[in-house]
Amino acid sequence: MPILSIDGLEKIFSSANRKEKVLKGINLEITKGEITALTGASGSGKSTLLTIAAGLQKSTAGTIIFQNEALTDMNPRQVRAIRAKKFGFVFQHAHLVPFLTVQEQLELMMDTAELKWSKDRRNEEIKSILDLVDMWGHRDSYPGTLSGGGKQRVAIARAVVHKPEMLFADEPTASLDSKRSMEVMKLLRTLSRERNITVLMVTHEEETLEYADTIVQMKDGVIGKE
Ligand SMILES: Nc1ncnc2c1ncn2[C@@H]1O[C@H](COP(=O)(O)OP(=O)(O)OP(=O)(O)O)[C@@H](O)[C@H]1O
Repeated sequence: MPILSIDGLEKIFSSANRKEKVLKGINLEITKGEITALTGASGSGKSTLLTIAAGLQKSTAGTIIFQNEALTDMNPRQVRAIRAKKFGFVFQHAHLVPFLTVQEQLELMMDTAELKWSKDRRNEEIKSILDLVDMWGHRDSYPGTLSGGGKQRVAIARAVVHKPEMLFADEPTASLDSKRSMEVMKLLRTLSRERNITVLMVTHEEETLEYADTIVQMKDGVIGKE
């Protein structure tokens, strides 16, 4: 049974003089614990699909079912609660808060998810995820002192420290060189395998696709045939 089902999804962007149908009836099932990669030409609708699936923007038509509940029928407060507690996000740039240490970035995320964990539990989870991304030694560092790859590993740790069900990643390796990109992809695979986190990612980099369990090719707002 899929963790996320997308059925007949459409998105139209309208402005005063123009209407553009960017998603033209997307049907997609995301399997729990897998890495699904959305790929395809620039402008094919990958980021639009990812952000709608993640509840970051609304669709024009269609349904999205997450763990048996229709995200598309929820009010904004309900969607926000799912996003904060069950989803994690990583983008092309790490978007770390410049005046917080690595550990404080993670604590902020746990506060946002309103976790009822004890101080000891919080510390254990922070240690465990920073060990996994090989950044425990940098827990007291500020983002400005970290390398690009280091920042992105912290961003991934922050995205999953609250133990979300799904991680949405929009071009997570696009600002990294090839070696660092592969490290990030290995990390995403470890998260999916060891922590059973389902990953939906957008990528246009061919070499990252070997880490995906399922590759979804998009073309002009529809899912193309492989
Ligand atoms: N907020 C918006 N308002 C109007 N048009 C938009 C908006 N967001 C995206 N679009 C348009 O929708 C189309 C699809 O954009 P989207 O970013 O989803 O594509 P993409 O496949 O992720 O492309 P890329 O690989 O370049 O990021 C593009 O033509 C884009 O200009």
